[in-house]
Amino acid sequence: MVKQSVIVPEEIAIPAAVAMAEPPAHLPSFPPPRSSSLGLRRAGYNKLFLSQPDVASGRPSTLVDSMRASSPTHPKEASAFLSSLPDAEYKDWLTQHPSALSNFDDVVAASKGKQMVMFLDYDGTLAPIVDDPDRAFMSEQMREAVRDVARHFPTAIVSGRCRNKVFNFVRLKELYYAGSHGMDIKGPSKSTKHTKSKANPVLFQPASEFLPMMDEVYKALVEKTKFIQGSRVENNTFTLSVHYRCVEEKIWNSLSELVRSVLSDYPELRLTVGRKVLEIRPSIEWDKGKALEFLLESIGFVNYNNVFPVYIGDDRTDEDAFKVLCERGQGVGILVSKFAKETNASYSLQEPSEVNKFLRRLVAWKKLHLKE
Ligand SMILES: O=P(O)(O)OC[C@H]1O[C@H](O[C@H]2O[C@H](CO)[C@@H](O)[C@H](O)[C@H]2O)[C@H](O)[C@@H](O)[C@@H]1O
Repeated sequence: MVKQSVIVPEEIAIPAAVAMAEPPAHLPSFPPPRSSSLGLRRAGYNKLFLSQPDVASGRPSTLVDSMRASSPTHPKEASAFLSSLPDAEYKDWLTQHPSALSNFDDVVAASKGKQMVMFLDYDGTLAPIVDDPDRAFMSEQMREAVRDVARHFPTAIVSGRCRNKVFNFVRLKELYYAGSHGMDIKGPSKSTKHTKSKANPVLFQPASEFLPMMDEVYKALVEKTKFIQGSRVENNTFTLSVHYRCVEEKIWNSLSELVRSVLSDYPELRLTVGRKVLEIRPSIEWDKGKALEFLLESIGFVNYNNVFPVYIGDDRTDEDAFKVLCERGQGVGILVSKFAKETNASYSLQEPSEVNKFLRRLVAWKKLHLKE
């Protein structure tokens, strides 16, 4: 019997919104005010994101529905389930999660007197979503922007990828890396003025006891799904990803059944739905939000009042970090999305090219203030 296996359609399925933290008294308009329902809780839409199907309950249609609903990366793809969302609703969403570029001055004004710390998701944030996960390269221009940002602010990459893999994409030694959705954290191997290089940089792996199990499940998934054309199992060390971006929709149900059958032997694992990916991870109390808090402490910010974390991410798992920022009433969460989604982020950017612009603007702003 599976104890805790939660499926959440990533693009639309943020669980019932958490209460937003009160804005600081001295900054009444920051973060932008928003309602929790966001006008998205309508018939079919609501049904999908409020249902939290359990793998153990044997409801294959719900899992495959979640898979269908996840990640409309192309307007054509999106139109199927967004057809019920009038433009006005998206515009309304934008008023509640305005562009971090158009509102750049508000974002930086809120950080006044505090040390900004940057947290960046990888796929869909620094690199565009592509069919082949091994070819999700970030542009040289983006690498430059992240390198510049890290010169001015402590900077961490927080990714669902395994740490080594995301490092091989980013290739910047001066950053902190939190791989496997925060379950594998390592400090920088190169020093900057913000990050002292240490002989033994911080290394934290709260799910290390699950390694043999993850390896076993990886092999079982590869074996079980080998006849599903286009599917692919990615070993992210402490987490696993079963990709279905290149699987014909008519066999998504078969794929989900196979994954379900493997996981039924592992009650200690849980399953979520990301952007055309089923993600499997240990059911421990650790996520990108916990990783953010751990990193803030590691970097030396135990004191809440002098730090301003900025977290930019596009995925369902990034919501855990946005939620932490909301609950702490601190910093700012920025969701990368072209579509209306229920989110705990305050601001939005449409795609990685806008993330690039935002990062460059931040560096320019910092340089200007250094001269003042
Ligand atoms: O936390 P992230 O850095 O955003 O990682 C989440 C997952 O990202 C990758 O998958 C996604 O990007 C792929 C490449 O663009 C795309 O093909 C796939 O459909 C997306 O789901 C990564 O491959 C996964 O392992 C991560 O869990």
